[in-house]
Amino acid sequence: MATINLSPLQASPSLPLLYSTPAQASAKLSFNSPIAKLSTSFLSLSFRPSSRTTPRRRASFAAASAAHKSLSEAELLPVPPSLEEIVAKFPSECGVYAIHDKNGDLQFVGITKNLAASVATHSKSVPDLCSAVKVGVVEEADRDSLTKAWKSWMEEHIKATGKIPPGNENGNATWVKQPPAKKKKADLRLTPGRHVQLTVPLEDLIDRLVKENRVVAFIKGSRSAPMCGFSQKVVGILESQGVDYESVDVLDEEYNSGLRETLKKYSNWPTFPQIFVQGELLGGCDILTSMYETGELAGLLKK
Ligand SMILES: N[C@@H](CCC(=O)N[C@@H](CS)C(=O)NCC(=O)O)C(=O)O
Ligand code: FES
Repeated sequence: MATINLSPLQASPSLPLLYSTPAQASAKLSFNSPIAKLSTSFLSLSFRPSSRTTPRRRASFAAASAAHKSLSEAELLPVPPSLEEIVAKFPSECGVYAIHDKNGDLQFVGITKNLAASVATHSKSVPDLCSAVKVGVVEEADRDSLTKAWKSWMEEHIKATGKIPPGNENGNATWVKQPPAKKKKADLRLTPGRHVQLTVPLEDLIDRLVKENRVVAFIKGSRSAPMCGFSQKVVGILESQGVDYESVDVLDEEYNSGLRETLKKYSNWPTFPQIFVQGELLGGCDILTSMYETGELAGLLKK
């Protein structure tokens, strides 16, 4: 099923003065869904009409600036080669824009706080796909009016061609920068490996580990790939709290050999996951879940 990348806002890291606020969240949409029902949650900017456009410049792009012109009525303007020319030619207002390639095929429909800056960004990052553009200034722009303008251009294009612009398809990262994947912290290991003979009892290593680290979750599997639903649930809860915690995989027989049974004796708790806070066992999945639901967990972890 085709999906639309609902990320019409374009960030411009190379043009920080012109445009500095990236908004990159995306959402999936069934191709057949009524476009009027699209989520608007991807818009995280507070929009203000720009005051940078002079009356003379306003006149020069008057043909392009009627925001509520339909996509087909808006004039297709060639994108000049230099940044200065782009900035002079296009309005630095909020609005909707539709980028076309050299064959006149629509590649991407976006909305922006600054049309000129977004055109400049695209022409720099994907010059081959960015030959001409239609722009529509949205006067007194706010998130609703911009979204409405974007939806109407998208809808018009989809109705006319039966296709989503390639750049708006979900997962297409050509036009909208995807946020970098957050790297998960590595799990802690209790020992250097099975080949090393331990000189201290495993209980002592556990004791030291839970006392030296404020929050420790003993789980089945790693934090990035828990091997059991209970462990997955506590990882999700801890992550949602934004707490800095350590995780230890009780199934890792190479680096945590014997931990699964020794920990049960140490904590006097027969199952996993086990969550320790400041050296004390808090409980397993059920306890953590109920503390999360009552808000008690957030209070405890904040301390
Ligand atoms: N009610 C438990 C559910 C966890 C549970 O039942 N864990 C089992 C299955 S993953 C377990 O650890 N069994 C002992 C073992 O596998 O060594 C909780 O709140 O944490
Ligand atoms: S491993 Fe089966 S329920 Fe946890």
